[in-house]
Amino acid sequence: MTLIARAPAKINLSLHILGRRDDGYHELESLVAFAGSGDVLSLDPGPALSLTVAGPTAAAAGSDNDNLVLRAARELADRVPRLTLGSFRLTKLLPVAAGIGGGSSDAAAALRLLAEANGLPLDDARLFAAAQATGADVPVCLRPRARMMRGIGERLGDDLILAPLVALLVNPGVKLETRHVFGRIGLQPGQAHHGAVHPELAPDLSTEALLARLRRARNDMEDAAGVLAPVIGDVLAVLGAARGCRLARMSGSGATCFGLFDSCRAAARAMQVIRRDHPGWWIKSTLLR
Ligand SMILES: C[C@@](CO)(OP(=O)(O)O)[C@H](O)COP(=O)(O)OP(=O)(O)OC[C@H]1O[C@@H](n2ccc(N)nc2=O)[C@H](O)[C@@H]1O
Ligand SMILES: Nc1ncnc2c1ncn2[C@@H]1O[C@H](COP(=O)(O)OP(=O)(O)O)[C@@H](O)[C@H]1O
Repeated sequence: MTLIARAPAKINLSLHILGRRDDGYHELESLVAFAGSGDVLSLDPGPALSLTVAGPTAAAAGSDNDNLVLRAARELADRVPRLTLGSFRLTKLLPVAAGIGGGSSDAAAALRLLAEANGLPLDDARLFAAAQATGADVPVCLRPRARMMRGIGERLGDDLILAPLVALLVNPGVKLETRHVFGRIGLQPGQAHHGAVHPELAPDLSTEALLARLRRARNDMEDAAGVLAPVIGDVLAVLGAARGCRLARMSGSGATCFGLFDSCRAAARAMQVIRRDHPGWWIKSTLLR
């Protein structure tokens, strides 16, 4: 029987960098949420592991053998004796190297499918360990619901039921590798990064109160990403000037940016205008959760 999982885009509504650890990784504090749309992954369980990738951004994702889906499956197989594997099919729809964790979400979806095929509970520690070994952003994608993420991505808060957030995601078509953006920030191992503390997020905030908190937060990777890809400044300006946009910010290490809108109608209107003016940009409207 074919098992199917969605791999939704990950959005960093905030991303504060607290410093750089001695091992080179950066300590983060980030409110992460997930879009309604993303890639789609299926698994036909069986003894051998394989992957085929199709879809508009399949070529951009690189060689199938290096795909994070296979890397996650191998990490789990190293930890679980006699794991049933199988044939994965990935339909790649999200832009690649885009700050919305497409590869991480695909890897997490692969782990969920393998858990289902093997009767493993989602809170099995080996699943979390395989996620961590695959990439810093994979653990948060295992259970794709809004939550705070800390450490380098391994310290996860409880599910947050956020007030409805209508978002427009915009990617200008420039790939940005995460490590280059962290490199551009230029922190030395062991060095702290100073900035205002992250606002507290109570679970029952109204949309207005949530937006006010988010405005006090920031994405500390935005300036560095903007130097590497100046078009990010244009995307933020276009989103920020759109009617009904309450907040425009970059997600992760970029270059995808999001605008938060008053209503689905306002987001749809802005999408039409931005599509007309920038036909080469990838644009998606979605509810975040
Ligand atoms: C920046 C974030 C924010 O959510 O998202 P993206 O922009 O990638 O979507 C993540 O921390 C990215 O996580 P992920 O893309 O899984 O990272 P990895 O593959 O483990 O590492 C990629 C590169 O980023 C660096 N890295 C990653 C995470 C972190 N907390 N500190 C780092 O310095 C690593 O040293 C490596 O050079
Ligand atoms: N399933 C996948 N989807 C996207 N990229 C992948 C995948 N597997 C491996 N990669 C590689 O991972 C890198 C990061 O991709 P992605 O997760 O899209 O970016 P980001 O971390 O910026 O959100 C890319 O360089 C890409 O070649």
